[in-house]
Amino acid sequence: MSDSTLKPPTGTPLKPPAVVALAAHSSNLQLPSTAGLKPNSGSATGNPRNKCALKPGYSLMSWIKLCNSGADLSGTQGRVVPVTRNELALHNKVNDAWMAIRGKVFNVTRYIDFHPGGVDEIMRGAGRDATKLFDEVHAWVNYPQLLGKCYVGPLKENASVSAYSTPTIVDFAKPPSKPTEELVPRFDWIQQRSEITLYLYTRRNVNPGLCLRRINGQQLTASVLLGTKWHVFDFQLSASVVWPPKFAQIGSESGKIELILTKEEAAPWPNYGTHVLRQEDPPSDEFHDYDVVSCSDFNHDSFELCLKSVEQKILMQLPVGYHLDIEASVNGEDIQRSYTPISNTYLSSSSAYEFSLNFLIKRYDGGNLSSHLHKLQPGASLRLSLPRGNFQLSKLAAHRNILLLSAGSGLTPNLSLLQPLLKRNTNRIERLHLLYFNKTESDIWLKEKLADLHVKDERFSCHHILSQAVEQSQRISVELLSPFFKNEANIDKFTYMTICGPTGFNSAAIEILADIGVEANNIHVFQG
Ligand code: HEM
Repeated sequence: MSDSTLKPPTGTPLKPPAVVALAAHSSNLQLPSTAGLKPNSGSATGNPRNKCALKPGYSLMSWIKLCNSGADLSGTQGRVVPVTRNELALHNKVNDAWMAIRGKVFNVTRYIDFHPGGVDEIMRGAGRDATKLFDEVHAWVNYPQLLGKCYVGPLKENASVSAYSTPTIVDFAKPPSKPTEELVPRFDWIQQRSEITLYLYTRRNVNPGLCLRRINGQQLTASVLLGTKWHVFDFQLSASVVWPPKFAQIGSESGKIELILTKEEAAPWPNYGTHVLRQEDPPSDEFHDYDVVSCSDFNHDSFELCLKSVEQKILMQLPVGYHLDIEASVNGEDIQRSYTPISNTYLSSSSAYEFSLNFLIKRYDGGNLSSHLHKLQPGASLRLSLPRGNFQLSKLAAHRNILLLSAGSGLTPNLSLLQPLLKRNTNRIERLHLLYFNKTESDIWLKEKLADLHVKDERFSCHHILSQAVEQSQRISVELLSPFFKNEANIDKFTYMTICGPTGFNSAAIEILADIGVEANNIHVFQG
């Protein structure tokens, strides 16, 4: 599912973290006072969140107003001024505070009173390069947006750096400090009268997966998939909540998981309840029962299939670029095939249930499973595995020009990358180009939706290549791909490739890329 959203809240726009932070200070929010009742909290202070009450008039809205007021928040009257480390160190006071994050220096003096984490906390980063500290506390916070008007200039590492050069952003490209397997998600929570929000923090770009299971009104498990390890939070809540959750989202870039549950009775709880955290390697043959919500033709040989977990017991959110296996009994034999779910925004049928898993499936002649699935009626049952895959989103963090190669139904894994990559705030994508290979025009999936996406965001583009076109048939070849790897004036070449298609297509693509000189390390091949 794109955008890692299980269910966007109806009516209200998605709250960015900063707005969530703001909610902490709204009048009807209840914060528990008993730190001891909160085992496993990641907060050093024992508060559920290390947030401070902001002075009246210092809300996020007021900050946005101030930013739009034309006030000189950077103190440079709009000029971009390169800053040396020595100069940065001089601005370390509450009434004159500068801070460098990822090679960019911001004047945060006016922001200090608006900082949801309080004055003392933000001052820890004043007068220095605060990148590491900032990321340790809240890597998900969109500082380029919040501090856009506070930008002073690039941090000059040494005298040889040209004063106006773009700062090189390197730290997010480094391999993670700890392997994903060693990472343990951190838990936090916050409540309002009618809702409780559970947060599970992983780390930026680790690309977690999520599986929620309802046991009863007060008991649920939230399993977080990191690499191949599941971290299972068994929650016993203070009181009952409504199922399904109001909202569940994974920030694929921030690694922050947010789960909003509606309380059955709107009242403050003394605390969230308790939880136990355990780690699991679930058996690879673990399957869950799903019902068909709808099954309808998509084009001459493909169909859309929407599934939901029986009684909605399980809500699954796959890591970006992962797939799962669908299993069904065909003529008394259990058959499995891998498919990557797609976001319901790509579906033509409107029957997709908010928490459904949606698939676009090509019907192959003699393909037992696809022919069987195609005939299923709403209410029919089948089984789904847990998410599987080895795609590492972090490998793409350093790349701004990414080429996606898809053939036929191999579109779906690449499709799942589009929104997370285009929404990436750090090291923003410059070009995301899809080369989509099919036999004929009528085989192309989602031609209009892909064209619409280009209209909405020009950084994305798609080119169709047909092997049996009426005019100009083409196949994957060195001639076709090599222009993408040449530097042109003002345009950087593509530096990372993802490939998904039938085995023959994948092997041909890998061979051609090797001939062109693309390093294997910069290629990911999706294999189902
Ligand atoms: C580098 C020094 C900084 C430190 C040590 C720091 C510390 C903190 C802490 C402890 C919190 C409360 C976290 C919690 O919810 O438990 C917080 C929240 C927050 N800080 Fe900072 N901060 C720093 C810099 C900044 C800067 C420069 C910005 C502006 C872009 C910022 C924006 C925010 C926002 C928006 C929140 C609320 C986040 C949320 O609710 O998810 N912080 N900060």
